Amino acid sequence: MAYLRCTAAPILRPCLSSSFAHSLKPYALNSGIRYLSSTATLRSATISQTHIFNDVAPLRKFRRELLFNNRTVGLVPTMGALHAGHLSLVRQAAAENTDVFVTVYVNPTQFGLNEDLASYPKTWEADLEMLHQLNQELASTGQGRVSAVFAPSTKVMYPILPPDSAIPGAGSFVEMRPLGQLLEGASRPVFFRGVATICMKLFNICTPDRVYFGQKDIQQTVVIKRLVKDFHLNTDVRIVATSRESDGLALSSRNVYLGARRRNVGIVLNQALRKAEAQYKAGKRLRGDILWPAVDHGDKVQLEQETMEPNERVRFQVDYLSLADPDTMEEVDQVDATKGAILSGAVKMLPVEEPQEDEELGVGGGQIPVRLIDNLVLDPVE
Ligand SMILES: Nc1ncnc2c1ncn2[C@@H]1O[C@H](COP(=O)(O)OP(=O)(O)OP(=O)(O)O)[C@@H](O)[C@H]1O
Ligand SMILES: CC(C)(CO)[C@@H](O)C(=O)[O-]
Ligand code: BAL
Repeated sequence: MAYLRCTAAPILRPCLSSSFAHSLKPYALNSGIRYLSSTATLRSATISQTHIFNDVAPLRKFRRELLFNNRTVGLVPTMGALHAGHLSLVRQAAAENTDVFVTVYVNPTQFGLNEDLASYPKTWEADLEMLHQLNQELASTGQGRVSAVFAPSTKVMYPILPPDSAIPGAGSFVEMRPLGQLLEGASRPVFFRGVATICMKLFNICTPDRVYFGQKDIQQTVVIKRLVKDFHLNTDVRIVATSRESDGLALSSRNVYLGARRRNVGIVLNQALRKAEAQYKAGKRLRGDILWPAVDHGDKVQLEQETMEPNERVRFQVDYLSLADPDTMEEVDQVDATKGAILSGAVKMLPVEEPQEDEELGVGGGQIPVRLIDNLVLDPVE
């Protein structure tokens, strides 16, 4: 019965063989969600449920069974704290694959020693609920669905040496130079080493047909494409458009720390990038011509804030505004219109001064600095 319904097209769902056996922890959290580890055995598994894996071996077994049944896997790596941006990745993965694997792991090696690893938001129960709801929506569309969530421990992901975030850190790492040292990599020196390393591990474990990454983290997408190409990884990299609030702010897990005051001013980055994009659309190709209105807008907003009282103003620092080659992320003096370019930037929203009574300050009381990134792709036009 099970084999009858197997197909490579992302339409039919319950098709694991009845001989399929893997392990199950003795409890389930949400309806439709099962925990799988290496202790007990689950027989006659169907994938009408989302299986939660913490270990590599049972996940590999599950993946192998899918392969034998000609099913395709789309992998969506995340650090949890899911929002609509993540769900757009899952939706695209479900439209293009029979099965979607979502990984939830806050990877320590991509955080520098002074970065926000400890305070990174964790919303595990809500994440599972969002995936469960999404699966219900997907069921009515006949597309693929989330059949596995992989939420490993750090010991599982770093089995030999504990993760080391120091720049000369001990461990096994994948690095792209100079790509990983530019822009985000200049501000976060171990970031792309950590990302490339953890993605290499996740790709090896899940052997996905396709991997899904958000355009919001555009340099990360360039790093992943380089990883796949340089190491001959057998997967297709798919990039999903940035999901935004109605005013243009890119959705991000870290936005929960902003609070209303910083949230309203945080749109400055997107506004600045749009001004630069307008120059390109108006036919400008020189770096200075494209970037100056963006720099000017940042300066004006900063000045405006400085004239305000400390209990109302927002302090922020522009880390960079970049006009870069789409393949290398190297800065360009002039856009080659046959190739296009990437406009990107980062701002650091500093802690709120003198909070007002009843002010909505976000998680952390407005005291956690928030780094916002954004980008716009300048498409080739000639
Ligand atoms: N607004 C968004 N639109 C599309 N994809 C997104 C968006 N935000 C995140 N993603 C993508 O989701 C994947 C997982 O990202 P991650 O879990 O780090 O979330 P995040 O919102 O980027 O969090 P943060 O920026 O605070 O680390 C990445 O591929 C990322 O690019
Ligand atoms: C790709 C990723 C899950 C690796 O930890 C992370 O960098 C992210 O969430 O973008
Ligand atoms: N979204 C990229 C992961 C990070 O900022 O650490």
